[in-house]
Amino acid sequence: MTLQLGVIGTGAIGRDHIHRITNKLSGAKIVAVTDVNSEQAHAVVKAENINAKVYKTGHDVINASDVDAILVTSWGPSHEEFVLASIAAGKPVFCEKPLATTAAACKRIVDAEIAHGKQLVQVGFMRRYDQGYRALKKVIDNGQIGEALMVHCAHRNPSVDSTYTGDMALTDSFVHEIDVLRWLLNDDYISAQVILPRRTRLADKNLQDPHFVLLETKQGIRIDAEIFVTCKYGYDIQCQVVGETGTANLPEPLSVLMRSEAKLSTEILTDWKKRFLSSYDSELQEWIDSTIKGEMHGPSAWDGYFASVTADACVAAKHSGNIIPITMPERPAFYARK
Ligand SMILES: NC(=O)C1=CN([C@@H]2O[C@H](COP(=O)(O)OP(=O)(O)OC[C@H]3O[C@@H](n4cnc5c(N)ncnc54)[C@H](O)[C@@H]3O)[C@@H](O)[C@H]2O)C=CC1
Ligand SMILES: O=C1[C@H](O)[C@H](O)[C@@H](O)[C@H](O)[C@H]1O
Repeated sequence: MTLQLGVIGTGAIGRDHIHRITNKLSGAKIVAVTDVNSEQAHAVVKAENINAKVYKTGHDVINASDVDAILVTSWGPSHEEFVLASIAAGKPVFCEKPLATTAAACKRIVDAEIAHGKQLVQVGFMRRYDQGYRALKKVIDNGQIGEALMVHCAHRNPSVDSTYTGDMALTDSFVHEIDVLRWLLNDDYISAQVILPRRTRLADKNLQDPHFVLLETKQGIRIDAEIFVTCKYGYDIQCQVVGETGTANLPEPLSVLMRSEAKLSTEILTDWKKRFLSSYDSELQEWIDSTIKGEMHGPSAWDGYFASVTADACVAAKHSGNIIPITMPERPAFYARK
């Protein structure tokens, strides 16, 4: 069977996913696309040389009779309506993070999926598919450094564009750490604190940058995370887990160690598309394979909801200066940990 996919949003990651599904992955093809910028949608169909129809709206894509499953790669505020429409149509949907831009919207999606009776929603938290994070998780799960006590993280972008505003460092960037650390530690969060260091002069004057976040987990693990989105030098993701008997670091991406011109150097990537390229490939190949079998094994709508509740707590902590408790309802059996 070849899964026939519809894509809503043909921007940066939408184009990237269309390219990998068309040229690298197996078991699926793109038959429908849409974008509010329809010229862009037509341009992607032409550039990727795919036999896909350009529709006027995301709902047209979802309801197209030849579309088996949907990829939502539009802006965050549009995710809720398209994910809810996909559930209503009974079609599996891969929604790029965030699942939705508020916890309340995520809860509406969770409630709709439970009412539907079968999991259909996967959220694009691709770091769970990164070989480096998977190797790190194996060390922790095998007890090779004893119990995890602390985690030190850094999420650094070289720059962001003018659409990156307000609290996106927490709701759009840090949301990756929020999800991957729950998975890595097999734990949940109970509180968030946000500290604002001295601002860099190199960010937009209206953008607070960097942010420093402190999270506490149910098991008492303390996490500190720096989010610095105009660091200039590169796209640099760091994660160190400190255990009772040792430390374990997220591996650096493969890079040749050069000795030349009296320097010792390795390359630092500058683009998230390249840093997590194989993670996106694995994430979508596993989603295609599972969807063909009528299964769903990836980050669920519940994970998307938890990430949104935690991100909202971080935003509240940032603006209040207080330590904000993170409370989630009991995980429904419908979303039992796999
Ligand atoms: N997993 C990851 O590492 C990444 C995830 N993302 C997520 O993917 C989503 C898209 O991000 P980018 O591709 O960077 O943005 P982008 O701005 O490059 O592309 C988004 C596209 O969606 C279109 N769009 C917006 N609302 C729409 C609607 N209602 N109907 C149809 N098309 C609509 C826009 O015209 C634009 O072409 C965001 O939710 C973002 O958080 C983005 C980058 C990396
Ligand atoms: O999801 C992403 C990218 O993966 C980057 O890590 C973030 O910094 C960016 O803001 C977001 O779009």
